[in-house]
Amino acid sequence: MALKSFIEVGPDSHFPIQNLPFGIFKPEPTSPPRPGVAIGDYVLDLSTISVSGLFEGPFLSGSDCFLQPNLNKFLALGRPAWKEARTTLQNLLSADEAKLRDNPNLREKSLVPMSKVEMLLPIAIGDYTDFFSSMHHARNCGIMFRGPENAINPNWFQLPIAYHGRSSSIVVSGTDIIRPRGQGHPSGKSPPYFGPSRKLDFELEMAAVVGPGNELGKPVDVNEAGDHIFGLVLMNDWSARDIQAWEYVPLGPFLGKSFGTTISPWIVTLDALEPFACDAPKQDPQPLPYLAEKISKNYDISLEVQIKPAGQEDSCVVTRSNFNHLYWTVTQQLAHHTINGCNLRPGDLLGTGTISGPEPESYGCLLELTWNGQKSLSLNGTTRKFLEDGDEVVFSGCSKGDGYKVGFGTCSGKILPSP
Ligand SMILES: O=C(O)/C=C/C(=O)CC(=O)CC(=O)O
Ligand SMILES: [Ca+2]
Ligand SMILES: [Mg+2]
Repeated sequence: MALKSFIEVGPDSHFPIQNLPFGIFKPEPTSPPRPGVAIGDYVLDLSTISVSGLFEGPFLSGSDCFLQPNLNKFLALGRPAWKEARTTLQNLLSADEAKLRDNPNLREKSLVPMSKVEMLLPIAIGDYTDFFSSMHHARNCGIMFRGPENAINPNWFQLPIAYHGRSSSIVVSGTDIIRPRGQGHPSGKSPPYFGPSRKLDFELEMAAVVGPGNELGKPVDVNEAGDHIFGLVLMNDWSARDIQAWEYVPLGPFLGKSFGTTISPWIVTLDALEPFACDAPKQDPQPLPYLAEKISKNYDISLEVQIKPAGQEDSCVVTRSNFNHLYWTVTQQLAHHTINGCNLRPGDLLGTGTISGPEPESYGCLLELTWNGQKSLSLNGTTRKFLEDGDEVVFSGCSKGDGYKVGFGTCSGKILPSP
């Protein structure tokens, strides 16, 4: 029989006992941040569970990893500790376990209604890297920026391309994004224009959260890379297409990307996603041996983007995609990242790149959906080429199991005008 919690969880909830994603929250505005897991409409306070001595296994008993303001210390402990935490919490929350169920005092102290909490960034992010791993996205950008003849460069099929992003401007879902200012393309002989971006965009991505990491000079084997990934979050790599197009030749992304990146507050573990693992696309040409995986897997995670214009009641779905469209897997990305000896540290964030599918309805950014502003997208009676001030962009993602969902909740941000 399916695992069930004593806490009521509806069939459409993203957070049944099969999920148990980790985050950092404050129960009251003045209380210190602490780790929690989501269960139905509640957050279970792991600091309380830890202080009550309920983490009894060999890796977590006596550890102060759940008394920290971020998850980095827990992530550094690695997969055996993550599995122990998951087993302990699934047991504690299950319908036939009395320890928490029949202890009203402990329930009162440890279960906080989700509607009352403030969610914070779950990790201290030392380094952030953004990959470029959807072939459909790479092809569409290539056609627009470089022409159809050489839409995808030959190196793209040999290695997961990426650039180093900016970690200081990564914010948690719900944080407003201020429209960036910068230089845009000159037209004809005139100088470049300067001002608020005229082509502000979202990029539908997910990101892997790094666990133990590796020492400088010691690459991670691709077949062990899964042990270095704690879980996934939703990620919006906000992009100013006009700033980007003018500045990034020949060195790559800078101010067109670094003004803000939003992630969802809940990290869904790879253990929770395992039932939704699926074959990754066949790679042709065959990758070099250091990128060749014994088992090459993706996850079946449905993704959706909605835009809610200022002053409107309803939001409008603008695209539907799936994590399984990625050509390069997250484990290949991680192994490639370290192959030159580069070290990864607990809490580092690896963005997948924009996740576009093959059909126009599944493109992962407005650049593709409106073909760089050549056509308009209709949204409940109004239209968009790029984002306008007041637009709220909401990502959601979930995997559908038999009678339950394993979801990420939402990842949202509203555009404020340039100052
Ligand atoms: O192809 C280009 O020149 C530019 C592509 C991007 O802006 C994509 C990027 O940030 C990486 C990604 O999200 O896939
Ligand atoms: Ca990106
Ligand atoms: Mg960005």
